[in-house]
Amino acid sequence: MSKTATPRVKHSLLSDFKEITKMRLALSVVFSSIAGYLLGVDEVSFKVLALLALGGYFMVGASNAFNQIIEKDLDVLMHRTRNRPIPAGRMSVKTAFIIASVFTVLGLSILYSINKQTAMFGAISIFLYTCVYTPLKTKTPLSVFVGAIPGAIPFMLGWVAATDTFGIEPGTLFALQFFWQFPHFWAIGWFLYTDYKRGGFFMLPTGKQDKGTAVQTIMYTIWTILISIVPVFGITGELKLSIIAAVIVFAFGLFMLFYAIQLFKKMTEKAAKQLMLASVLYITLIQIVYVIDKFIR
Ligand code: HEM
Ligand SMILES: CC(C)=CCC/C(C)=C/CC/C(C)=C/COP(=O)(O)OP(=O)(O)O
Repeated sequence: MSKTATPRVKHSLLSDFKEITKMRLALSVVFSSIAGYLLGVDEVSFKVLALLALGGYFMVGASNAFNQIIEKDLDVLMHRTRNRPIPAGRMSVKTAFIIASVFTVLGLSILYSINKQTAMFGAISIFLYTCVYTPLKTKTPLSVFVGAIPGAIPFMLGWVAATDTFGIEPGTLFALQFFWQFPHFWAIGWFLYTDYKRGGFFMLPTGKQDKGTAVQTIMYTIWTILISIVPVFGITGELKLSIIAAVIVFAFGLFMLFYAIQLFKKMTEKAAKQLMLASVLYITLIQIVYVIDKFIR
């Protein structure tokens, strides 16, 4: 294409695909599954790793596409979401439904080829996200607790893919990512409060940007930090953490806690945005530390 023929349409098929599957979020979810796999596995199989990444992406992509079909009339009301492919009219509901259905079948089949339990947890995730969390979002802020279940499954899913067993180890990984989601999401719910209100969503625990929400955000950050260091005490079976790694993970936790406290003190959207960024950095970094620690221990 010549330089003068700059396309006027900003959205391509590829960008629509990225949006309907929410690529950035999906990749970070897949990242946590890979971390869980590396933590659980004795000998890395690149085949299983690739299947997990692909199957995981299909499942999360399908969940997000179903979610955008269900919420198309609400997404059109919010600034953040009104340019998504369906509300903006670039993708029909039928196309999105075909993508979501094909991805569900592909995702489940690929996860099943790893082992049955992995497919079962994948199925539970997509069911809870699309059939329970999404409809509950307009009804009660408690929906976030339901959404946090499929959100937390991917980290433990990796362990289950590696071992075909469920126990204290994947349970701990689940708990860690489960509790982390509250500071992550309430920070988002805070700075997107006005936009969410346009769509009729009240996602903060008290329904408002108030001290109550900020205190709960701090409390869940503390639970997250406590769970993150439990493996150092040798009570989580095969899931272990060295003292040095636990200190590093704890320090990252204090970093996130600092931003949660800043939100309490300042009560601003800027502080909430900073906490959201800190939360994403935190979960990525601690998963990396857990994995490195396993391989160098
Ligand atoms: C209850 C569960 C969760 C809710 C309600 C939630 C909600 C959201 C929302 C609404 C955004 C977009 C923020 C914006 O537009 O500025 C976002 C961003 C993000 N979330 Fe979450 N999330 C949840 C769980 C997770 C999980 C489990 C992960 C990863 C393991 C994750 C990783 C991310 C990342 C990396 C971003 C930034 C990239 C992006 O904007 O797409 N989230 N989350
Ligand atoms: C293995 C498997 C299938 C895992 C599913 C993982 C998954 C889809 C996690 C998402 C977590 C979540 C509740 C995101 C928010 O969506 P939202 O609907 O609140 O976001 P929106 O406001 O942007 O629509």
